[in-house]
Amino acid sequence: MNKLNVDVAVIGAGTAGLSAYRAARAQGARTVLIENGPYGTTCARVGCMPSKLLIAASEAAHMLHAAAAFGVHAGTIRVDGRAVMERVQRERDRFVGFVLDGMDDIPAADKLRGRARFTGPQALQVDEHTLIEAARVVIATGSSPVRLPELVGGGPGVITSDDLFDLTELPESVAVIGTGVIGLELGQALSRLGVRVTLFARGGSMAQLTDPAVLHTATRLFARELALGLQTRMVRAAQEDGQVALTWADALGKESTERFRYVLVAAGRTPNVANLGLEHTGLALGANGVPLFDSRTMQCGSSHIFIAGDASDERPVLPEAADQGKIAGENAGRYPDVRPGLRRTPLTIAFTEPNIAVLGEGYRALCACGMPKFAVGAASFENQGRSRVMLQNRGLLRVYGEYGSGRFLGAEMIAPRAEHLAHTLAWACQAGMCVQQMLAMPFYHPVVEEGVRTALRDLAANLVRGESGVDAADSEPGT
Ligand SMILES: Cc1cc2nc3c(=O)[nH]c(=O)nc-3n(C[C@H](O)[C@H](O)[C@H](O)COP(=O)(O)OP(=O)(O)OC[C@H]3O[C@@H](n4cnc5c(N)ncnc54)[C@H](O)[C@@H]3O)c2cc1C
Ligand SMILES: NC(=O)c1ccc[n+]([C@@H]2O[C@H](COP(=O)([O-])OP(=O)(O)OC[C@H]3O[C@@H](n4cnc5c(N)ncnc54)[C@H](O)[C@@H]3O)[C@@H](O)[C@H]2O)c1
Repeated sequence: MNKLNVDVAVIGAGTAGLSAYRAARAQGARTVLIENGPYGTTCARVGCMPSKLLIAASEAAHMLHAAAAFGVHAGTIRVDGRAVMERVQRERDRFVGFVLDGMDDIPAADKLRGRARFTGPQALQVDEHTLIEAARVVIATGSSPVRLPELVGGGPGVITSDDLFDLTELPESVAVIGTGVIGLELGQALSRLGVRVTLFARGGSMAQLTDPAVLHTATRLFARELALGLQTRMVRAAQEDGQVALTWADALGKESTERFRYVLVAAGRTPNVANLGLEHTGLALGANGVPLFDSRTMQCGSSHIFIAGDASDERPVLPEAADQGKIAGENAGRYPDVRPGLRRTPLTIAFTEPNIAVLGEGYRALCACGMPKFAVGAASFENQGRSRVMLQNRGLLRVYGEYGSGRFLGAEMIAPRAEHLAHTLAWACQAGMCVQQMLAMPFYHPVVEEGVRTALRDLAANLVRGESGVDAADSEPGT
């Protein structure tokens, strides 16, 4: 066995690990970066980038169909599935290439290939070839798609987002399990590219939404476009003539079977902490098996171990992986001088059409006891001027503000261009603005942001009206 002594060992060379490695190095720490899978990061290889490439192709197809309503006719619309997947893979490989170039810039002595696991609080073993004594460790091992044991009979026809982008052409049909962010983004994209898609979910959730009114609008909008099997339970899958026969049960227990070319399981992701030997660290673990940590410092307990990215199971999106990695790496580098790092206003965006976004405190979080008493403002996009001009007049925005102070707390929405609306609102939230200050900001005309102003005006009026107002969506937040 080789032996290595380092100040900091970073486990995982994804977005969080790379960020941690750079930050620890910048503190002058002798740092090693350990990776057991392919270099290139989840985001670039099988996550953000290939999924957005597939969505971009689907938007092109959708625009051709939508054009007729403007009196613009494209003729026969043909989707060349092979060409779609070729572009997805070509552009994905380009993005992965940038990450690989970055890996080449890291000195060879700082990189180690193999699976790392703890054999003691400061001892790591990498495969069967290296023992590392590490004064500090950053766990940045990412997450993996959940696999459903009841579908194992479907064999290679049961896939996850790790497999989808390697298909060489678009399949004829796909059953998507899960109406979370991945299920909705990929399910809608495939459907708009002409694939027969059915989306199944055990509950009624839609992406990250927790506001019942927005959730209701989202369900209504997606049900117009997609075959939705909500409140269903997967029973089994079987391979039949190159297809998967999928059997599910509805809410009453009635079973149905349908054949699909693929079953895409998008039922969540679990943090990669199971086989890390955490039992040798002495760290206290949460119910999800993740060490308990301080989200300002990313420090696990008061130990020399830090955690970042999807492995932390806190906010499993790319910007958070980068931020958490920087905080964890900096603190590991200068330990025991551990300092709080920059945590931003939470922001998540699902790149469906319309986009879904949640920022600041979501509705469910605000309903928890101990949270500020809040009022709600709402704006529908059904008659919003610019949205109607563009034939994208669908959706609902709900904004939340604190009684008394008028402080803007957060928002949930399914709305045209919500990708951009959510950024503006998240910036206002992080800046600690109150609703009246936001209304004093410029709004051009005609723009989708005028819908935001409508919601803020409604919120301002409800804040003045006082605490007696009962929220129209006064029911259990989304399941
Ligand atoms: C389909 C999809 C679409 C997404 N779209 C978006 C999006 O649009 N926007 C967004 O913000 N986020 C998106 N995400 C989420 C985003 O990709 C992740 O939050 C982010 O990539 C997590 O980075 P990470 O560094 O924590 O993990 P990773 O990049 O997965 O890095 C972890 C690394 O650790 C390695 N590893 C694990 N265990 C060990 C071990 N024991 N020893 C050595 N190495 C190990 C793994 O091989 C891996 O390379 C998407 C995710 C998916 C799956
Ligand atoms: N645009 C983005 O930022 C983006 C895009 C894709 C993924 N991501 C990240 O990836 C993470 C994982 O995404 P995801 O969509 O897989 O997870 P998710 O947690 O968002 O959704 C999981 C879905 O699967 C369903 N489900 C869970 N177990 C099930 C079961 N046994 N049977 C049937 N349905 C089941 C849930 O009800 C839910 O609908 C997200 O939390 C997000 O952080 C982000």
